Amino acid sequence: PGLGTGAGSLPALAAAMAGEGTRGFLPPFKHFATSAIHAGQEPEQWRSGAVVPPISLSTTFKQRAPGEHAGYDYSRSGNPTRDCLEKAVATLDGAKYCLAYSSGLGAILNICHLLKTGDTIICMDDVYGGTNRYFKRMASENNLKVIFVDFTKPECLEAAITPETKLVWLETPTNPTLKVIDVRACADVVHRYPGVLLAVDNSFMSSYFQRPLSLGADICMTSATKYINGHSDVLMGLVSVNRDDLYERLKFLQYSLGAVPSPFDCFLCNRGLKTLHIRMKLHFQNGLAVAKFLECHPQVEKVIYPGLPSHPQYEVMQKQCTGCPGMVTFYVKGNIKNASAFLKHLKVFTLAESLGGYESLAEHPAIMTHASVPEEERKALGITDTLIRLSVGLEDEEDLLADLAQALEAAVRAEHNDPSLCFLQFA
Ligand SMILES: Cc1ncc(COP(=O)(O)O)c(C=O)c1O
Ligand SMILES: N[C@@H](CCSC[C@H](N)C(=O)O)C(=O)O
Repeated sequence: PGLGTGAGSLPALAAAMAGEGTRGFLPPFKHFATSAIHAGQEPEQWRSGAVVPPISLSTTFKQRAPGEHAGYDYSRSGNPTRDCLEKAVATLDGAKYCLAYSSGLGAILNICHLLKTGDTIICMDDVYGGTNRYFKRMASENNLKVIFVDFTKPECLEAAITPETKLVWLETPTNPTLKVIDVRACADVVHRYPGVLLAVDNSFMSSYFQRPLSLGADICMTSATKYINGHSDVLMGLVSVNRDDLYERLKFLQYSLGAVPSPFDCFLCNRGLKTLHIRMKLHFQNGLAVAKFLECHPQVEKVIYPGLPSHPQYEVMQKQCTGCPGMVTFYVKGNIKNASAFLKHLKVFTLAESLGGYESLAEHPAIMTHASVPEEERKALGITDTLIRLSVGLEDEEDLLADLAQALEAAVRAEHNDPSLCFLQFA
């Protein structure tokens, strides 16, 4: 009982996908929005015909005889609400399988459990601070070797591969400096070495703008805490794969390590998915408007936005993505005082970590999200005192631009040592 027999198990899914199940699977839809709304949500799978998948809170399920049950035995190995979400996300990622975890980092932890002592991970040098921290401080302590390389040049990735390499990890665009990595080029390199897996963290793009599996990645990992859920009220991670062997191993780990999301969080995230396509379009529109505005502003040193032709990997981004999210990074002119003044004076943007929600957020990576990256590395990556990261939300464009304009004015005043700016909690 349990793993291998539950509704989410490989045989059950394979049977369902082949149309043999009784759970009313529909074929994949032609267009994203239809899939986001209907995939995995078929009312026929519930005795009640519920149109909205119910929150199934029971942790345990009645068995007719020992080992004989209706597809579920214990909620850690499979849960009806989680199943709906996993099926929907698998469809959106263009994957055969998806597994959900209690956080993005929980998903990363599970993926690392595919490796064994002595194996090496090659990681893109610019990644989310918590990923850097996990690889450097936790995975390394568990006898995995982790090296950091700049994948904007795929030849540097190839040069770093050794017989011990088992996992290549990248984010694109990277957090926080928004470098765009050519996933297809990296996949071509990685797949010249049998036994090496390419994992792509797709948290910034979501499956609406980028599908790493179709670009050659073996694993697509997403922090659903961000755009996928989109409402800043759920912490969750997702992993999508096509390979049966990988799915079986990951499903076993999901069950054995136990970092699964609650049914309520699955319900919320599944609900968030229904508007992903609408949200992403507006994040793109507002993000681009903000990036263009900042690019022309005299108090701004430099803007990094993959949707602007000035971005160094603009062509890669156009080739592999269908749009750009609301993540805009920029350097404000001056020093930490100016950056702090800007952040402190924002009114529509909230000074907070995280991203991808409907509300606009601003943060200071060196002090907040990437504080755990050693200072020397931060400097080398360009995560300086004047770097600011925005997650542009879904508010009205005019209000967003007006807010940025007035906060940048405050940043200029800081240069002139305005005595009202005595807030140097960041310095
Ligand atoms: C790109 C990226 N990957 C992974 C994570 C980890 O996700 P979570 O916070 O859901 O654990 C984050 C943020 O936390 C992130 O920004
Ligand atoms: N990925 C998010 C998470 C914010 S950082 C959270 C915490 N302080 C940590 O260090 O893990 C983001 O990039 O905003």
